Amino acid sequence: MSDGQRSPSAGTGQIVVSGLTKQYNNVRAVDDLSFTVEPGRVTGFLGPNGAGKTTTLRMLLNLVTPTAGTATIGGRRYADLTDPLRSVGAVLEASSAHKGRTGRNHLRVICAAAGLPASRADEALALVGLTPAANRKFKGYSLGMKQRLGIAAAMLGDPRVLILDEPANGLDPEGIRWMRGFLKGFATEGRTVLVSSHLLSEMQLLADDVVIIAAGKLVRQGPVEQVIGSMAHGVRVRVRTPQAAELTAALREQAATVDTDGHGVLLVSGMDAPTVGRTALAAKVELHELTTERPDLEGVFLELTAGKAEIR
Ligand SMILES: Nc1ncnc2c1ncn2[C@@H]1O[C@H](COP(=O)(O)OP(=O)(O)OP(=O)(O)O)[C@@H](O)[C@H]1O
Repeated sequence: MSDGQRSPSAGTGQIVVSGLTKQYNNVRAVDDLSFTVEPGRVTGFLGPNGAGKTTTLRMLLNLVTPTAGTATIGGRRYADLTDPLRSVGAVLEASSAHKGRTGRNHLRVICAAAGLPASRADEALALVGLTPAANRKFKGYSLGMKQRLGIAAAMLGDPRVLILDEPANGLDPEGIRWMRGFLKGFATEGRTVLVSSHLLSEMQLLADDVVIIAAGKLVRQGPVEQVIGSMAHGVRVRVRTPQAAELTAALREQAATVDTDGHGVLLVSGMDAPTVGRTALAAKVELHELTTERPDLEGVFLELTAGKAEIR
């Protein structure tokens, strides 16, 4: 389907979540959550178990009714989209299908129900690399193939927006690599990808932007690099020396901040590694290690969500 034929009902494909809240009896699963997701980018939706990711995605897709707030796709609530299947593709859990049905027939049944041409089934199978397994029965599919079939089903309507809940769950490294390439390619076409995960290392490779939540609340949103860079300690230089006291004094004289891990390692902020090395040389201090440490998403995530990951 060309871009011109694609349903305009998802507008630009921008997702806006505003004041979204879901109260289940005594659990506030999602708590006054606001964030935006831009087209043309992969946005990782991150949070510890029970943070409220699935509930948020289900509200976005009109599967759960919010207690308060709104979630819109291209300016409209999902329920108000004129042609939701052609606008938004969703993969909420590993695809389930009639066990005795082939992958192709599974997709054809969905096409028929959604008023889409049956030819889309083969196109979608090709998109996810499942053409060779088109005539195999679903019960013989591996978990990775089931995930691909779920994505194929989401792609049937050639949507502008793709929403996936933990799509990498249970995938082997090859499957994860494939998924990464597929989602990045989708975003490169100017479409919107919102993908939830607790696999932080994977998100660092996949996402352009991240939305981090904990206990139902927004913790941080922004481009991955910016979120990592905004951490309190930022970049640090790690130094190991048998003359820790002399070096600490020399570095502090030059306004660097020096912490120690208590095991002969100094952690220096506010000064880059070459300057630390030069300062050590000038002070005739012997160095055994000099490394620049950049916090990664994993460290940022743990720091940002510390203490908020309790089971609710
Ligand atoms: N239907 C429900 N009834 C009652 N509580 C619910 C319901 N659905 C979710 N919750 C609770 O809301 C909170 C958020 O759950 P949710 O599944 O949205 O989190 P999540 O971030 O997707 O977690 P996970 O990664 O473990 O799936 C949890 O405490 C969960 O127990």
